[in-house]
Amino acid sequence: MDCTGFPLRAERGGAAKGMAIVIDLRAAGYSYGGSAGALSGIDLSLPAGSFHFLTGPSGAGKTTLLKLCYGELKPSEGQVALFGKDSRMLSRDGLALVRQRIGVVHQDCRFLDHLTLAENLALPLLVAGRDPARETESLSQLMSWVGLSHRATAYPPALSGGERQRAALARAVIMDPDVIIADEPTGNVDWEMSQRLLTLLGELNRLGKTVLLATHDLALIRAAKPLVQARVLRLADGRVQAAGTEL
Ligand SMILES: Nc1ncnc2c1ncn2[C@@H]1O[C@H](COP(=O)(O)OP(=O)(O)OP(=O)(O)O)[C@@H](O)[C@H]1O
Repeated sequence: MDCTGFPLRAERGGAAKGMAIVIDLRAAGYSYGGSAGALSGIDLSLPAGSFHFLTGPSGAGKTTLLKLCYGELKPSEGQVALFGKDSRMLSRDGLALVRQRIGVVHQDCRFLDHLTLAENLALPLLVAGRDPARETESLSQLMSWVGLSHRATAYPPALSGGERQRAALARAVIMDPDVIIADEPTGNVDWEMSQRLLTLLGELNRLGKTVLLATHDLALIRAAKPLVQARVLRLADGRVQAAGTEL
Protein backbone atom coordinates (compact mmCIF):
# COMPACT_ATOMS: atom_id res chain seq x y z
CA MET A 1 0.00 0.00 0.00
CA ASP A 2 1.36 3.44 -0.93
CA CYS A 3 0.36 5.13 2.32
CA THR A 4 1.72 8.54 3.21
CA GLY A 5 0.77 10.89 6.06
CA PHE A 6 -2.62 12.58 6.02
CA PRO A 7 -2.13 15.26 3.35
CA LEU A 8 -4.78 17.89 4.05
CA ARG A 9 -4.02 20.89 6.20
CA ALA A 10 -6.67 22.40 8.45
CA GLU A 11 -7.89 25.56 6.70
CA ARG A 12 -9.63 26.66 9.85
CA GLY A 13 -6.42 26.27 11.86
CA GLY A 14 -8.07 23.56 13.94
CA ALA A 15 -10.96 25.80 14.95
CA ALA A 16 -12.66 23.00 16.82
CA LYS A 17 -9.71 22.78 19.17
CA GLY A 18 -10.81 25.96 20.92
CA MET A 19 -14.24 24.44 21.44
CA ALA A 20 -14.37 22.12 24.43
CA ILE A 21 -17.40 20.14 23.29
CA VAL A 22 -18.13 19.63 19.60
CA ILE A 23 -21.21 17.39 19.88
CA ASP A 24 -23.51 17.55 22.86
CA LEU A 25 -26.67 15.54 23.53
CA ARG A 26 -28.94 16.47 26.44
CA ALA A 27 -31.74 14.06 27.34
CA ALA A 28 -31.91 13.34 23.64
CA GLY A 29 -34.18 10.69 22.23
CA TYR A 30 -35.48 9.49 18.93
CA SER A 31 -38.41 7.35 17.89
CA TYR A 32 -39.20 6.20 14.38
CA GLY A 33 -42.71 7.05 13.23
CA GLY A 34 -44.22 7.34 16.67
CA SER A 35 -43.22 3.81 17.72
CA ALA A 36 -41.54 3.22 21.07
CA GLY A 37 -38.30 5.22 21.20
CA ALA A 38 -35.21 3.75 19.55
CA LEU A 39 -33.25 6.04 21.88
CA SER A 40 -34.20 8.01 24.95
CA GLY A 41 -32.61 10.12 27.66
CA ILE A 42 -29.18 10.23 26.03
CA ASP A 43 -26.68 12.57 27.68
CA LEU A 44 -23.42 12.57 25.80
CA SER A 45 -20.66 15.13 25.25
CA LEU A 46 -17.85 14.62 22.76
CA PRO A 47 -14.86 16.84 23.55
CA ALA A 48 -12.82 18.17 20.62
CA GLY A 49 -10.01 15.77 19.80
CA SER A 50 -11.53 12.79 21.62
CA PHE A 51 -11.83 9.25 20.24
CA HIS A 52 -14.89 7.22 21.24
CA PHE A 53 -16.00 3.76 20.30
CA LEU A 54 -19.75 3.24 20.41
CA THR A 55 -20.73 -0.35 20.94
CA GLY A 56 -23.82 -2.35 21.78
CA PRO A 57 -25.89 -5.22 20.42
CA SER A 58 -27.60 -5.15 17.04
CA GLY A 59 -30.66 -2.90 17.20
CA ALA A 60 -29.40 -1.05 20.29
CA GLY A 61 -29.59 2.24 18.40
CA LYS A 62 -25.96 2.89 17.37
CA THR A 63 -26.78 4.05 13.83
CA THR A 64 -29.67 6.17 15.13
CA LEU A 65 -27.37 7.83 17.66
CA LEU A 66 -24.75 8.52 14.98
CA LYS A 67 -27.44 10.07 12.77
CA LEU A 68 -28.39 12.43 15.60
CA CYS A 69 -24.69 13.30 15.93
CA TYR A 70 -24.34 14.36 12.29
CA GLY A 71 -27.73 15.98 11.93
CA GLU A 72 -29.29 13.41 9.60
CA LEU A 73 -32.00 12.97 12.23
CA LYS A 74 -33.34 15.62 14.59
CA PRO A 75 -34.14 14.48 18.14
CA SER A 76 -37.78 13.78 18.98
CA GLU A 77 -37.02 14.73 22.57
CA GLY A 78 -34.24 16.63 24.31
CA GLN A 79 -31.49 18.53 22.48
CA VAL A 80 -28.56 17.87 20.19
CA ALA A 81 -25.99 20.63 19.75
CA LEU A 82 -23.51 20.39 16.86
CA PHE A 83 -20.62 22.84 17.31
CA GLY A 84 -22.80 24.71 19.79
CA LYS A 85 -25.83 24.93 17.48
CA ASP A 86 -29.14 23.25 18.28
CA SER A 87 -29.65 20.83 15.38
CA ARG A 88 -33.42 21.45 15.34
CA MET A 89 -32.86 25.18 14.84
CA LEU A 90 -30.47 24.81 11.91
CA SER A 91 -31.72 25.93 8.51
CA ARG A 92 -30.97 23.74 5.50
CA ASP A 93 -27.92 25.90 4.67
CA GLY A 94 -26.84 25.99 8.30
CA LEU A 95 -26.98 22.22 8.47
CA ALA A 96 -25.01 21.94 5.22
CA LEU A 97 -22.26 24.10 6.73
CA VAL A 98 -22.18 22.02 9.90
CA ARG A 99 -22.08 18.86 7.82
CA GLN A 100 -18.94 20.09 6.06
CA ARG A 101 -17.25 19.88 9.46
CA ILE A 102 -18.40 16.30 10.06
CA GLY A 103 -17.10 13.54 7.80
CA VAL A 104 -19.26 10.43 7.77
CA VAL A 105 -18.25 6.89 6.84
CA HIS A 106 -21.55 5.12 6.20
CA GLN A 107 -22.11 1.44 6.92
CA ASP A 108 -22.89 0.80 3.24
CA CYS A 109 -20.32 3.25 1.76
CA ARG A 110 -22.87 4.74 -0.70
CA PHE A 111 -20.83 5.41 -3.86
CA LEU A 112 -22.22 6.40 -7.22
CA ASP A 113 -21.42 3.38 -9.35
CA HIS A 114 -21.28 5.25 -12.66
CA LEU A 115 -18.50 7.55 -11.42
CA THR A 116 -14.87 6.53 -10.94
CA LEU A 117 -13.35 6.42 -7.50
CA ALA A 118 -11.57 9.75 -8.11
CA GLU A 119 -14.86 11.32 -9.26
CA ASN A 120 -16.68 9.95 -6.21
CA LEU A 121 -14.07 11.43 -3.91
CA ALA A 122 -14.35 14.80 -5.66
CA LEU A 123 -18.14 14.98 -5.20
CA PRO A 124 -18.12 16.64 -1.74
CA LEU A 125 -15.90 19.39 -3.20
CA LEU A 126 -18.38 19.98 -6.04
CA VAL A 127 -21.31 20.06 -3.62
CA ALA A 128 -19.44 22.67 -1.56
CA GLY A 129 -18.96 24.81 -4.70
CA ARG A 130 -15.25 24.07 -5.07
CA ASP A 131 -13.57 23.10 -8.34
CA PRO A 132 -11.99 19.62 -8.07
CA ALA A 133 -9.81 20.43 -11.10
CA ARG A 134 -7.95 22.93 -8.90
CA GLU A 135 -7.47 20.37 -6.17
CA THR A 136 -6.14 17.40 -8.10
CA GLU A 137 -2.97 17.30 -6.02
CA SER A 138 -4.91 17.09 -2.72
CA LEU A 139 -7.14 14.42 -4.23
CA SER A 140 -4.23 12.31 -5.39
CA GLN A 141 -2.44 12.74 -2.06
CA LEU A 142 -5.59 11.65 -0.28
CA MET A 143 -5.84 8.55 -2.46
CA SER A 144 -2.22 7.81 -1.70
CA TRP A 145 -2.91 8.24 2.02
CA VAL A 146 -5.48 5.44 1.91
CA GLY A 147 -3.36 3.37 -0.48
CA LEU A 148 -5.68 3.66 -3.46
CA SER A 149 -3.68 5.68 -6.00
CA HIS A 150 -3.71 2.73 -8.38
CA ARG A 151 -7.53 2.51 -8.21
CA ALA A 152 -8.35 6.15 -9.06
CA THR A 153 -10.03 5.26 -12.35
CA ALA A 154 -11.81 2.15 -11.07
CA TYR A 155 -15.59 2.09 -10.68
CA PRO A 156 -17.01 1.26 -7.23
CA PRO A 157 -18.43 -2.18 -8.17
CA ALA A 158 -14.88 -3.26 -9.04
CA LEU A 159 -13.48 -2.37 -5.62
CA SER A 160 -12.87 -4.93 -2.88
CA GLY A 161 -14.54 -4.50 0.52
CA GLY A 162 -11.35 -3.10 2.05
CA GLU A 163 -10.83 -0.72 -0.88
CA ARG A 164 -14.42 0.53 -0.56
CA GLN A 165 -14.00 1.18 3.14
CA ARG A 166 -10.72 3.06 2.65
CA ALA A 167 -12.30 5.03 -0.19
CA ALA A 168 -15.26 5.86 2.08
CA LEU A 169 -12.82 7.15 4.70
CA ALA A 170 -11.00 9.26 2.09
CA ARG A 171 -14.32 10.73 0.92
CA ALA A 172 -15.32 11.46 4.52
CA VAL A 173 -12.18 13.54 5.11
CA ILE A 174 -11.91 15.33 1.74
CA MET A 175 -13.38 18.48 3.32
CA ASP A 176 -10.86 18.26 6.18
CA PRO A 177 -13.62 17.91 8.81
CA ASP A 178 -13.20 18.46 12.54
CA VAL A 179 -15.20 15.34 13.38
CA ILE A 180 -15.24 11.90 11.78
CA ILE A 181 -18.22 9.64 12.41
CA ALA A 182 -17.88 6.06 11.20
CA ASP A 183 -20.63 3.44 11.28
CA GLU A 184 -19.15 -0.09 11.38
CA PRO A 185 -16.29 0.91 9.03
CA THR A 186 -14.66 -2.49 9.49
CA GLY A 187 -17.87 -4.47 9.08
CA ASN A 188 -16.97 -6.20 5.80
CA VAL A 189 -13.19 -6.38 5.90
CA ASP A 190 -10.59 -8.79 7.24
CA TRP A 191 -8.59 -8.27 10.40
CA GLU A 192 -5.54 -6.77 8.69
CA MET A 193 -7.70 -4.23 6.88
CA SER A 194 -9.53 -3.40 10.12
CA GLN A 195 -6.16 -2.58 11.64
CA ARG A 196 -5.21 -0.38 8.69
CA LEU A 197 -8.46 1.54 8.97
CA LEU A 198 -7.98 1.94 12.70
CA THR A 199 -4.44 3.20 12.10
CA LEU A 200 -5.73 5.82 9.64
CA LEU A 201 -8.42 6.93 12.09
CA GLY A 202 -5.80 7.07 14.85
CA GLU A 203 -3.64 9.30 12.65
CA LEU A 204 -6.59 11.65 12.09
CA ASN A 205 -7.26 11.71 15.82
CA ARG A 206 -3.63 12.61 16.56
CA LEU A 207 -4.09 15.58 14.22
CA GLY A 208 -6.80 16.79 16.59
CA LYS A 209 -9.87 15.41 14.89
CA THR A 210 -12.72 14.06 17.00
CA VAL A 211 -13.60 10.46 16.14
CA LEU A 212 -16.79 8.54 16.94
CA LEU A 213 -16.76 4.98 15.66
CA ALA A 214 -19.64 2.52 16.04
CA THR A 215 -18.71 -1.14 16.08
CA HIS A 216 -19.94 -4.35 17.62
CA ASP A 217 -16.43 -5.82 17.21
CA LEU A 218 -15.02 -5.97 20.72
CA ALA A 219 -11.76 -7.51 19.45
CA LEU A 220 -11.23 -4.39 17.33
CA ILE A 221 -11.78 -2.19 20.38
CA ARG A 222 -9.26 -4.21 22.40
CA ALA A 223 -6.75 -4.06 19.53
CA ALA A 224 -7.05 -0.27 19.45
CA LYS A 225 -5.38 0.20 22.81
CA PRO A 226 -1.82 0.72 21.49
CA LEU A 227 -3.07 2.83 18.57
CA VAL A 228 -5.45 5.37 20.09
CA GLN A 229 -6.40 6.87 23.43
CA ALA A 230 -10.08 6.09 23.32
CA ARG A 231 -13.11 5.65 25.51
CA VAL A 232 -15.85 3.11 25.01
CA LEU A 233 -19.54 4.06 25.12
CA ARG A 234 -21.89 1.13 25.58
CA LEU A 235 -25.41 1.44 24.26
CA ALA A 236 -28.12 -0.84 25.54
CA ASP A 237 -31.90 -0.49 25.69
CA GLY A 238 -31.69 2.91 24.05
CA ARG A 239 -29.37 4.37 26.68
CA VAL A 240 -25.65 5.08 26.72
CA GLN A 241 -23.04 5.21 29.44
CA ALA A 242 -22.44 8.89 30.01
CA ALA A 243 -18.66 9.27 29.92
CA GLY A 244 -17.63 5.86 28.71
CA THR A 245 -14.88 3.65 30.06
CA GLU A 246 -11.22 3.86 29.15
CA LEU A 247 -9.82 1.21 26.86
N1 LIG B 1 -35.93 3.67 9.40
C1 LIG B 1 -36.39 3.01 10.47
N2 LIG B 1 -37.72 2.88 10.68
C2 LIG B 1 -38.21 2.23 11.76
N3 LIG B 1 -37.43 1.68 12.73
C3 LIG B 1 -36.09 1.77 12.57
C4 LIG B 1 -35.50 2.44 11.44
N4 LIG B 1 -34.16 2.39 11.56
C5 LIG B 1 -33.92 1.71 12.70
N5 LIG B 1 -35.07 1.36 13.31
C6 LIG B 1 -35.20 0.63 14.59
O1 LIG B 1 -34.55 1.40 15.60
C7 LIG B 1 -33.82 0.55 16.47
C8 LIG B 1 -32.35 0.96 16.47
O2 LIG B 1 -31.81 0.72 15.17
P1 LIG B 1 -30.31 1.09 14.80
O3 LIG B 1 -30.12 0.78 13.35
O4 LIG B 1 -30.02 2.47 15.25
O5 LIG B 1 -29.50 0.05 15.71
P2 LIG B 1 -27.98 -0.44 15.60
O6 LIG B 1 -27.48 -0.57 16.99
O7 LIG B 1 -27.21 0.49 14.69
O8 LIG B 1 -28.12 -1.86 14.91
P3 LIG B 1 -27.06 -2.68 14.03
O9 LIG B 1 -25.87 -2.96 14.91
O10 LIG B 1 -27.82 -3.91 13.66
O11 LIG B 1 -26.71 -1.83 12.83
C9 LIG B 1 -34.06 -0.88 15.99
O12 LIG B 1 -35.11 -1.43 16.76
C10 LIG B 1 -34.47 -0.69 14.55
O13 LIG B 1 -35.31 -1.74 14.13
